[in-house]
Amino acid sequence: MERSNKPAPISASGTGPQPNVHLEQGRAIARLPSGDSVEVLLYGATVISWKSNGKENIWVSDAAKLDGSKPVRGGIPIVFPCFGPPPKDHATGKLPQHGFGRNSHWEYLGSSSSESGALAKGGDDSIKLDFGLSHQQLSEDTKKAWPYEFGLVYSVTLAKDGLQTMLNVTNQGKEAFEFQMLLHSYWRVDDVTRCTVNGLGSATYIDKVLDAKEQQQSTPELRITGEVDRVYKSIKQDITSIVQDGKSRLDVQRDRIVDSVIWNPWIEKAKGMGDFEPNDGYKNMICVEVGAVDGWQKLEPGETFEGGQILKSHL
Ligand SMILES: O=P(O)(O)OC[C@H]1O[C@H](O)[C@H](O)[C@@H](O)[C@@H]1O
Repeated sequence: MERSNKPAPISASGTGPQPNVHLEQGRAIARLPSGDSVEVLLYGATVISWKSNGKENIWVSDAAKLDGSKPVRGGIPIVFPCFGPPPKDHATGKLPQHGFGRNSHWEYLGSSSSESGALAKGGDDSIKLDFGLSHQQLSEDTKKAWPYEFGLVYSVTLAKDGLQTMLNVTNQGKEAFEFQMLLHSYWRVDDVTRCTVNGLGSATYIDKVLDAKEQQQSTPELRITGEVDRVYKSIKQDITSIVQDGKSRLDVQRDRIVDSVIWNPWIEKAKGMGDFEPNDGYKNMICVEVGAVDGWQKLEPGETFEGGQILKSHL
């Protein structure tokens, strides 16, 4: 792929209004003729806004730092190459919680207007933005802590019927490496207590709130009535939905990955995070995070992994 700091021209297939992309204040902003838009901060390649039908789908804390001084509290931070605090005896052991994907400066690789895939793409109705991160772009300290030659391409496709975010990982070096990845998506809801998370029935999960024991989801719906921090593994269903007041709010479809984390910090944890505002903002968000976090993905030299999510908003 040709690398450029400027948005690539979009091939116009029609004569009507075209999608447009511009770069400003360290972020790439794409807009469709319908008015739907997506905004991606180059810091962490963090999606910080996705609007459909004029309404925001994504929750970002009022106190989130958007200046590159710390990972964004909200949006879709990219967790790579380790999820949570890495095990000390693993190759990722010297990295911070959730790795370096979310706090590295990514390169904007350009945009294109059509691509085959799950969303109705092509022509005036979709636009794909690509972002890249590789070993060379890391700080010296991070390179030392995780010395592998990797290449990441993160593709964010805005289409009239949804958003797709895909992470592609390549081993560009001479030795194998292991990684985990997670798209730590914070979804905006009117009131989390009026929501259920559906589509997890019978999956097993690690409950990080209750002594990290393995449990099985016994009901088809998960109600959020307190702190939730669960790692669901090898989910058979493709789609996890957020349902609000009995109506579908957002469908999150896993694409080539099978794990998901459901997180809401609730009252005390929200208060304890300096960058979480307002304090009662936990009512307006729910994290449904797709990824590969159960064990490790191993890539031999030259091998590639791809996984991500296809999102449909019912706003
Ligand atoms: O505070 P952060 O490093 O952004 O992590 C926020 C949360 O991320 C995930 O959802 C983990 O499962 C949680 O245990 C963690 O608290």
